[in-house]
Amino acid sequence: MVELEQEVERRRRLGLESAARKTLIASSYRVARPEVYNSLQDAALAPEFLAVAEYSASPGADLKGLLQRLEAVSEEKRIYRVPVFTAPFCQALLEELEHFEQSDMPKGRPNTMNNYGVLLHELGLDEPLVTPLRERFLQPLMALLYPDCGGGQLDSHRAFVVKYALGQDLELGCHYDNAELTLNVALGKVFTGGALYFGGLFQAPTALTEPLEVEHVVGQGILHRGGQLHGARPLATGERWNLVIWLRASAVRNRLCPMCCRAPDLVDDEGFGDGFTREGPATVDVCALT
Ligand SMILES: O=C(O)CCC(=O)C(=O)O
Ligand SMILES: [Fe+2]
Repeated sequence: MVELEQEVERRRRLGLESAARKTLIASSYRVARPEVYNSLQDAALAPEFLAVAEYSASPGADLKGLLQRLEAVSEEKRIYRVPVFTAPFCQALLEELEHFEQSDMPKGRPNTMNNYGVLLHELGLDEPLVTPLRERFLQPLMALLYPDCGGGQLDSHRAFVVKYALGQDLELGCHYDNAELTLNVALGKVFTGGALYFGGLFQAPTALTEPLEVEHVVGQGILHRGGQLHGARPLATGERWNLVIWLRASAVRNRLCPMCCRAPDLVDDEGFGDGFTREGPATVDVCALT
């Protein structure tokens, strides 16, 4: 129990430190590409993505119709590919992220597996970019694709950028996400290697089979269930930056924490926390067991 209390304390401290970084960045960081901070415009989005979202939100839309407009990377694993951002928007976002990386601002790292990425909420990019992307575009799409995984009940997210380069992080070990659903968009730059690989579902271990390899295409996103075991092969050359959005549905995770597969034991936290909610007045919580 002492370990659990220490972990709860560590998490509370991480939340406070992140909020402090966000406040400092909001007051002192000079942005390089202000257009990235404009409220999300359709012009930033790939025409295919706009079409898929529009179809998904239309009356009478169904999974069959949606699958005619998306690429199924694996029907069995329910992994899909769709262009998300235009090339100029990827370029502008990359320039902004690189400018931030080179600044002397404090940086919170996405998770224990990535040492060079950044958290988008600390940069102030949740409100103009990630939240509208989730609410207006991803929600209707995910509701059709993954209704059984909370796709229609997404109510928070954790968005970050992972960066791989020679001399920095090169690869990512096999893991599952602290998310019901995940969108992973390749932003650039030019690289070889670094493919994603996917195995079975962590909740339902199967006999070892060959993992499915998925190459990155700049501007395109891969959609998968958070519980689908995955990782990234070593980068061979160049630099790879991907935007990863862990999508969360409190209606699902309040019943069963996806990390520990138990009913969550909640403690208070800042912001979206880990995406849990309590019944009644909204507070934001993290699972003390993960
Ligand atoms: O390297 C990637 O693009 C995958 C990142 C990822 O799976 C994660 O951070 O959860
Ligand atoms: Fe992941």
